[in-house]
Amino acid sequence: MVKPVSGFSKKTKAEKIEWLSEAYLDNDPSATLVLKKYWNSDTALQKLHDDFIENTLSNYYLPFGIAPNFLINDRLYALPMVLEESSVVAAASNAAKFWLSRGGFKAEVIATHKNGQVHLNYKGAVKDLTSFFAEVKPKLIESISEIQRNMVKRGGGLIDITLVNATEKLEHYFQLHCTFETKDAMGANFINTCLEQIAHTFKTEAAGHDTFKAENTFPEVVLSILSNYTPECLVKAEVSCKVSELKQKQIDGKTFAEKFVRAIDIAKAEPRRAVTHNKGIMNGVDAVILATGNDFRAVEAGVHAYASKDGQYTSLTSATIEHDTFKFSIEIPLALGTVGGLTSLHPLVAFALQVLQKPSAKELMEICAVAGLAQNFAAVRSLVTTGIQEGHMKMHLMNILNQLQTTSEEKEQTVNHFKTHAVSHSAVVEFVNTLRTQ
Ligand SMILES: CC(C)(COP(=O)([O-])OP(=O)([O-])OC[C@H]1O[C@@H](n2cnc3c(N)ncnc32)[C@H](O)[C@@H]1OP(=O)([O-])[O-])[C@@H](O)C(=O)NCCC(=O)NCCSC(=O)C[C@@](C)(O)CC(=O)[O-]
Ligand SMILES: NC(=O)C1=CN([C@@H]2O[C@H](COP(=O)(O)OP(=O)(O)OC[C@H]3O[C@@H](n4cnc5c(N)ncnc54)[C@H](O)[C@@H]3O)[C@@H](O)[C@H]2O)C=CC1
Repeated sequence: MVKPVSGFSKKTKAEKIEWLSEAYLDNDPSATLVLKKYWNSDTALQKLHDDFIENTLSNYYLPFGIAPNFLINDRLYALPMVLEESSVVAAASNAAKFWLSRGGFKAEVIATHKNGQVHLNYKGAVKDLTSFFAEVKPKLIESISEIQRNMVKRGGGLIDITLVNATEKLEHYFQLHCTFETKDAMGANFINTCLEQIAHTFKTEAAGHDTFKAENTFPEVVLSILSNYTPECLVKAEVSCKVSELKQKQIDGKTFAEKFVRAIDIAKAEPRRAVTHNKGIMNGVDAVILATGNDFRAVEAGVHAYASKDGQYTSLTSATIEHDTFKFSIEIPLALGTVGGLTSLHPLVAFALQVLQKPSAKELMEICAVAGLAQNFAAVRSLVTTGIQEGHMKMHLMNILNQLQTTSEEKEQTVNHFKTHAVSHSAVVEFVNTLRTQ
């Protein structure tokens, strides 16, 4: 039976691997060899990666791909995409190519405010807390002046603090709701540092306040943290064209447009469909988020909360046909950074940002929203015409062939065969087996 380990974090990388091998891998040398295969021969680069997280043993590769031909606000981009799923980059590229000849994508940042809260517990009279807050607010703002000096110089910083009475949600629960502008930074660390200082000043001032002392009831700081729900940090992207321009191989433009709009309306109405529909959108968004070193957990949490903002989880995209014009759009909250975090540390992130022509955070918001819209267009287009499996399995074929450890000759013969046959896992296995018994 494996015993708990103490002081694991203090061990060297080699000692950690040795412990792991003994505890969980039966000292199998081939198991640990795979970790070593993924070490980078450039020791400085390896050290950089080791330091990104804690207890690092190796690197975990994901493919870095490019989807070209994205015309966004009349500028042509090639989108860097990092993810593990086949057919996503092909789908993005396909949608980009389709819209390139139809005016491209229009994207616009609606707002860029982020927020965070100091969460309070207070059992006294509401009017006492309200008047204390009005009195102490200038001191709260003053107390972060040093922290936010440079951010203010850039045109950002704290925008406002309001006291929120949240006792209808939870007994004795109040918040200091703080709004920030963080310019090209995602802002999590900046906001958290500000919030913790605001909380500290609030607590100190409250402890010395006569009203609270007289009642012996003080507001208590429970915790201070930014919110990853950022509905005031919002971006919109859109494509449009004449319905007749949507003509597909076996289906005319009008029929396609109507079926497409119906598919989006179904995702609007039915949460079970909406979740998969939005997963398809996030195929594109997350891939660019990862390539540019942004925090995909933060983005995912915020986007899905936004999809539920009206009380039911729904589609993040909308489609309409008005006067013979098809319009397809997305609106999502995206708190992104093009400075800070990993953005200048990870060489491939720096490379991705260079490919994107060193965008501002606002431009990156527009690019990511477009990646989501394009991905959704490609997926829904397949869903309402050929079905998803035809294109997806065509791209997944190489994964199956690699699983079967096929030779390059077997690969070539199989790819040729499946140009005219439907790909499924069992059909590929059967075909490869036939080749091998010939
Ligand atoms: C897969 C395609 C693109 C094939 O589409 P196709 O029409 O057979 O492609 P094609 O061979 O005619 O090529 C046309 C263009 O597609 C792109 N393309 C085509 N092949 C490649 C490739 N190998 N590598 C890179 N790009 C490729 C590329 O832009 C190419 O232009 P070119 O480069 O030749 O000038 C199409 O069927 C498609 O878009 N399918 C949708 C796939 C998809 O959405 N995958 C996501 C995974 S499924 C999922 O997770 C989400 C989902 C579907 O459940 C969401 C939902 O339910 O809403
Ligand atoms: N709940 C969450 O989402 C949390 C996320 N994080 C992590 O925090 C990191 C992001 O925090 P940040 O504060 O953005 O990063 P950061 O701590 O690296 O700070 C970025 C700094 O860059 C400087 N800067 C230089 N040029 C700037 C410009 N043009 N605009 C704005 N700032 C500029 C500012 O001093 C800014 O504070 C991510 O790695 C994220 O994963 C951390 C805690 C919680």
